[in-house]
Amino acid sequence: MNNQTTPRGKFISFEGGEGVGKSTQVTLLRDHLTAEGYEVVVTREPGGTTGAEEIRQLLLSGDTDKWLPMTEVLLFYAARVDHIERVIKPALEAGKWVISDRYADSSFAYQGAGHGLTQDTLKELHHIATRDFWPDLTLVLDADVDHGLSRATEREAAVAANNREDRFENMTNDFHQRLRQAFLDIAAANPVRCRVISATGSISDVAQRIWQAVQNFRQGAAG
Ligand SMILES: Nc1ncnc2c1ncn2[C@@H]1O[C@H](COP(=O)(O)OP(=O)(O)OP(=O)(O)O)[C@@H](O)[C@H]1O
Ligand SMILES: Cc1cn([C@H]2C[C@H](O)[C@@H](COP(=O)(O)O)O2)c(=O)[nH]c1=O
Repeated sequence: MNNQTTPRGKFISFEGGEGVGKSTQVTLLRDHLTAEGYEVVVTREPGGTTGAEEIRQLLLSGDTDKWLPMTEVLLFYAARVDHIERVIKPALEAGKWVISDRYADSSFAYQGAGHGLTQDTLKELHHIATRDFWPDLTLVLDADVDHGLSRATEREAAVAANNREDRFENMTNDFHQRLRQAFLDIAAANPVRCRVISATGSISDVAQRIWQAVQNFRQGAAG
């Protein structure tokens, strides 16, 4: 009988403000890890399952004041629980690495610092919904707000008006400045899990910084 168990995979999240380059870097990291022989699942929040993608449409389109902050965060967590239970945990248990384009730190930044829900409320909700399930490594991409927003706005302008996912991009500049600081504060408060990566420079400059952080993480995890 073979008693060998598959080692659990690793869960990496990418976080940061609008247009800092998360989706671009998620794909590059997936390619890098795949080339090194890992089985990698790329996913995103809100989304990743049929139901969560439906919730995504409710959340990302429409007027900025469409949802009350509490309604909004409950929708994000409804999507998140589905995502964790149906995609993330099964993949990790099968030994795969999971890379998620955003996870719960976005709720702490957007619905917390952005919309004013308290840390205690968010921590309690996270505990009830996920039993404190967090990534092994979180890469916080940091860049000037106006720079990222103009890239994101340009991208959305190319999308048909009825398919745009720009509800959060349309929030005030002050909202986006609070987000940037919130992500930096989250990283400072969680130094074991989080790494801040400067998202300025070329796509390949940023990818190199990320790869260095992932190598350091792998060495730490192996040792
Ligand atoms: N380092 C970079 N230099 C120049 N352009 C970049 C860089 N990184 C990404 N871009 C471009 O900026 C745009 C936004 O990038 P991307 O979609 O990866 O950001 P994002 O953080 O996932 O955005 P959002 O949070 O709004 O979904 C894309 O058109 C992408 O090609
Ligand atoms: C997970 C999560 C996301 N958000 C916001 C952040 C972005 O504006 C959108 C997701 O769009 P992206 O193009 O895929 O980055 O949703 C949030 O407010 N709270 C969350 O928990």
